[in-house]
Amino acid sequence: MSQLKTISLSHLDNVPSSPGKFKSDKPLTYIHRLRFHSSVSKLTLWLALFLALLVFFFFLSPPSPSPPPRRSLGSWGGSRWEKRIRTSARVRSRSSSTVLVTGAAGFVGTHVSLALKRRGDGVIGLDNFNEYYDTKLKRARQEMLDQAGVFVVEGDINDRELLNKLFDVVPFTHVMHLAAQAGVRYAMQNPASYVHSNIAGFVNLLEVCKSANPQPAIVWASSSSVYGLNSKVPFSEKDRTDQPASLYAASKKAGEEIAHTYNHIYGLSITGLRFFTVYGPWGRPDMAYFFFTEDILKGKEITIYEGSDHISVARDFTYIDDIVKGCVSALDSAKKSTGSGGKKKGSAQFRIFNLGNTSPVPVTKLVNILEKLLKVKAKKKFLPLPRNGDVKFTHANISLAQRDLGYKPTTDLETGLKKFVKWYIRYYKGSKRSSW
Ligand SMILES: O=C(O)[C@H]1O[C@H](OP(=O)(O)OP(=O)(O)OC[C@H]2O[C@@H](n3ccc(=O)[nH]c3=O)[C@H](O)[C@@H]2O)[C@H](O)[C@@H](O)[C@@H]1O
Repeated sequence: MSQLKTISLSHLDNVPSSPGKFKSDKPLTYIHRLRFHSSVSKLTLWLALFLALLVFFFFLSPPSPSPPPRRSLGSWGGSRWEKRIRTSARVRSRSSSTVLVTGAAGFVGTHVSLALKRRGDGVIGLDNFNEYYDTKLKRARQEMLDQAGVFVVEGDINDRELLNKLFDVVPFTHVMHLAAQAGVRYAMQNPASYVHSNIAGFVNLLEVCKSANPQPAIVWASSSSVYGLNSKVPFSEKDRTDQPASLYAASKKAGEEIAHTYNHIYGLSITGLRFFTVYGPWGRPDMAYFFFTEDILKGKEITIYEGSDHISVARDFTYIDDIVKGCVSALDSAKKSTGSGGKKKGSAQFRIFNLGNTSPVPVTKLVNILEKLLKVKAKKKFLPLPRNGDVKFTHANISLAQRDLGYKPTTDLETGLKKFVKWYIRYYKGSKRSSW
């Protein structure tokens, strides 16, 4: 490099920066030779600079925070792969549904896939196995699904070709869309991952669904976080949802608006479910009840957020089995989409439901229950609720879901956490697994 620079600079020393304005008394041939050498040297210099920049960007620049961390995706296609898809999509009876479950290796996705398979539906899972949290846990869920006869395809909802292929192989009657970048607080660390999965990915999926023949009915996971700074309780579907407190909430709210557009233009039947802090066995290690359990057992300090006047934040914690029942009823009561060939043929169903537990519990109470179940005293630190996207409380009004879905949660927090802790101890005991 330095040699290159010396050579070129020695030539450039005699060359003006703007040749057109230069008047010289030197012979013409000398000038031509000089110009030739000069352009070769300049070219070499630019080439060297370009290479240096390439090296810098590929090897020295810090890793970009987006899109979401993920492993390279498994290959798909081929006759064996298609055969696995067809086997997994096989239904027990004519009245059964054929469902594509996105985010199938996720917490809610796994439970819903199992429930559908158990009752005889054809189920194909799709998951990108990204590294937002422990992929070993996702793989363990995948293994459980595999044993139950559910094939989980490894791929991203942004992959149009893959989605088209899946719809070519299987005429899905329903899509249970649960793939998402979850987590309220992580949105400040990696905002792009929310746009990638919750907005771009959702649009891509809807594009494929709208063109599919037949068009499937779609049920998808929105979130209680769309209520944002709304202070009217309990939260009803009619309440305002235009004050999101986090990018996560904003991305779910955007999803609801996008869903409406596809329903309106293409006749897709779409049902959005606003989940309220879902917890239970095989849960998500990024959620408070999960990492509190781990930290309490390890003797690590936990942080409990407080609102003004030291009032603990509260959540309408909802047990996974209740949520699964709500998802399945939403699927069963979904009317068919009306479009075909990408064209709307008539108005289609559009619904949004709260799926909560209707009894908010302060986080301090959640910790007390965990202490009792784990028989370990937690090391607690109290902090004012940081401006990280969290809201002070959530509380669901579920009368609409009760009326239209027959939804009726039956598990209180203590009972649900007991089941979670039992699972947690069995899953992590004796192994060197860590949830993060
Ligand atoms: O229902 C929802 O809409 C959302 O529920 C959860 O979000 P969140 O309710 O914030 O659940 P956690 O992250 O488990 O937090 C539960 C409570 O613990 C509190 N917390 C969290 C972390 C911590 O260190 N300390 C603490 O007190 C939070 O402020 C919150 O009140 C999920 O993470 C979201 O994906 C989901 O959409």
